This record gives sequence, structure tokens and C-alpha cells, in this order.
Amino acid sequence: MTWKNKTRPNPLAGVITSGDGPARRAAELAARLDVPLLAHPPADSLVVRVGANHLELVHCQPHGDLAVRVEFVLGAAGYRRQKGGREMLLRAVGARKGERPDVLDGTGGLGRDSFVLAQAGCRVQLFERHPVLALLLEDGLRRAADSPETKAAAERITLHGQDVLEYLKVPGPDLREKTPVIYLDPMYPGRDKAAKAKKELQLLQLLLGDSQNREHEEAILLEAALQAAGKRVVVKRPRRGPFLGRQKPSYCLEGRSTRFDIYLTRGR
Ligand SMILES: C[S@@+](CC[C@H](N)C(=O)[O-])C[C@H]1O[C@@H](n2cnc3c(N)ncnc32)[C@H](O)[C@@H]1O
Repeated sequence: MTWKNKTRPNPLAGVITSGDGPARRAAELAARLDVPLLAHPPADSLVVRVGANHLELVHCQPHGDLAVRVEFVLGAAGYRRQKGGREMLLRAVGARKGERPDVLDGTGGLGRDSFVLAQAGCRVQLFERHPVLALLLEDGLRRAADSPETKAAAERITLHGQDVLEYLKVPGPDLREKTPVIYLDPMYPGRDKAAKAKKELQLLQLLLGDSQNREHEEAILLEAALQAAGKRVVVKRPRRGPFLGRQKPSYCLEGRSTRFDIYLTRGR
């Protein structure tokens, strides 16, 4: 799980502990991510912070750190769980009364959408190619598996710290059967208006950067998903955003700020 992008320097300065975080674990993670273990973060740097019970990605700034972690138990995730939320996502993947399709989430990020699906009863194959985000997801899933309210959902998710294209491009006669529904939510700059979400997005953008070939890469990802999905591909977009790869979907579901584009693939 090391930095593979040869065209862009690794934006991660290193790993630190929060004071009460276990030093041995920090050293292990620094080795795994191939970055230094730091006593103090340099000014204006991006680091992974190891706490007593969780990992965070932190942008260390003079006027206060900005931190993000994968959280399925507390805060907004807990609220969403109690309120049942995100029905539109469930409808988009084809969930109906008594029917919960298996979903391959090809763009894991902070795992929020995957967790909503798993909480509703779907089994989810979760792919995230960035080593830091894969690590944060692993950490969030471990904590969710330790909590009685979220244990069952966490156990429905299988995390793959790899590029989903590597998986989708290996031809196999049963791939379509194994992956009836593929869900994609590629990064779309400036899509979320809420202040906290905006800050988190900024942090992720610092980590992930913006590819010169974004549109081309997205088109390849959609095409691979269309070839592999047995029933449908679902793409999350900003409400007024362009179609991924300029491909018109079979139909759309529109919310206030988000749109789900659904491509039916059976019989393609
Ligand atoms: C906008 S985020 C997804 C947010 C996610 N839906 C959530 O609920 O937190 C997009 C993520 O997809 C990942 N990604 C993009 N292309 C990928 C690929 N080919 N394979 C695996 N992960 C990919 C990026 O690293 C990024 O973390």
C-alpha cells in the first residue's frame, strides 16, 4: 500500500501520534505508507495522526488543524442511521421491499454511501485505491465492528484497498453474476455546499489532487463498470453536473443537490 503515482509527489508528509496514540502502531503505519514517522508535523502539512482509538487525516495549519476520519458510529453517521436516511440511494441501486442487491462500490472515499447500503442490508464490496483512504476505511470499519449498533452492517462490507479497474478488467464468466450492481461516485470539485463537507472535500482534494485526465479516466471507469455489472451501474453526480463519460443513462433520480444516473445493463 505505498504511493504509486510517479507523476505527482506524495502529498503526505508523514505519520504522527496524538500523544495518547500508540507509538508502535504509528511506526508500523509509517512503514506501510512509506513515509517518515514524525515527532512534530511541519507547518501546513498533510499527515496521518494515530490516536488511542482512531486514525485521522489531518491538514496541520497555523490557525487550527483540519481533520477527517471514517466514522460510522458517531455524529452524522449515527444520526443518519437513526433516521434511516438516503432512501434515494437505495432506490437507485434497485433495493425493494425484501430485496437487497449485492453492490460493488468502486469509489470508496470515506465509505459513507457504502455504509448506508450495508446498514439497509446490502452486501458491499468496497474498493478504494488511495492507500491513506483505504487505511482510514479499515480503521472505521474496525470501530464499527466493535459497536453493537453497527457490527452487522460493518460485517456486510468487504474492503479492497486496490484500484477497482484491476478487478473489473480481469475477465471471468461469473463477474456479471457476482456484481449485479456497481456504484460509482467519482470526485467532483465544489459539489457540496455545506461548510463542513466543503472542508472535508478540500482535505480530500489535497490528498488526491486533480488529474489532468479526469474526464478520460471517468469514461474508462464507467465503460468497465458497464461491461461488468449484471443489472445496473449507478453514478452519483451533482444535480446539474454532466453525465459521466458523456453517456446518457437509462434514467435519473434527482434530489435537491444530488442526482443518481442509472444505466441498466441487463441484455447489453
Ligand atoms: C468522491 S469520493 C467517494 C465518496 C464516497 N461515495 C463516500 O460516500 O464517502 C471518490 C473516491 O473514489 C476513489 N477512486 C477513484 N477512482 C477509483 C478507482 N479506479 N478505484 C478505486 N477507487 C477509486 C478516490 O480515491 C476517492 O477516494
